[in-house]
Amino acid sequence: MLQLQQLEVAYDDSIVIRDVSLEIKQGQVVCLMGRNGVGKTTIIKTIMGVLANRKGTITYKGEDVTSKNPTYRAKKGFGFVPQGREIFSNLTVYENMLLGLEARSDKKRTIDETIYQYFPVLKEMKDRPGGDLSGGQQQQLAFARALVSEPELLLLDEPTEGIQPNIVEDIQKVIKDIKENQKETSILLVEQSFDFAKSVADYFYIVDKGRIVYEGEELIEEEVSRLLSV
Ligand SMILES: Nc1ncnc2c1ncn2[C@@H]1O[C@H](COP(=O)(O)OP(=O)(O)OP(=O)(O)O)[C@@H](O)[C@H]1O
Repeated sequence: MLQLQQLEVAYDDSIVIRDVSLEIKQGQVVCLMGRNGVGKTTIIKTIMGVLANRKGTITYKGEDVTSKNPTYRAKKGFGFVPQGREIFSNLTVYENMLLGLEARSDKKRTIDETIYQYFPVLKEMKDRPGGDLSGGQQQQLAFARALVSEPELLLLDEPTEGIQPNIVEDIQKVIKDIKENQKETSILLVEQSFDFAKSVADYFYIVDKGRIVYEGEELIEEEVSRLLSV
């Protein structure tokens, strides 16, 4: 459903992504791994349209979306959970979630109960400012905000980074539930944890210095350590 072909992305004159080709099939959970600073966030932001690529194409369900902006992509079914969460701290938890509805192409303006079943703490803290939430709770809110638009392609940038183990488990359960019960939804996950990646993903890409250096259905720990070691 999503294909990147020979993507090149630069910040001013500095090229950070070179010749990256990648595919995500419908219903697949694809994991993008790599050391800090190798370009994973740049790839995910380019898929979302937040950054523009210099070369290459992005095709979504057969449509060339390379030159389309993030709003267009969101309306087509892209949902993004950015690294650092980007929660509006002065808006309530509920208002933050409502923002996710803006991406819907239909007129639905209510939050499904499923979201609260996934993340009960968001119901308890519905009327509190987003800024009152802990890091882990903000991560759940960012995830919920993306889910309310019922995305068909969910882009998750390090959703487990720096959060406590029980919330990591909750996030793992949600990803597994989506995989089992929403078979039309595909997920691209940027992840550093070998165990987490292996527990949820069907296909793996490892990035190094802006290039794909490994891809496959298997993730072998020794190979990962070799490619990810400094
Ligand atoms: N806004 C920016 N301007 C200039 N260079 C940038 C910018 N953002 C990232 N870079 C550089 O691009 C390269 C890739 O960064 P990117 O954030 O995509 O890596 P990453 O693999 O996601 O790392 P991390 O795991 O630390 O988030 C790095 O060398 C980084 O310093």
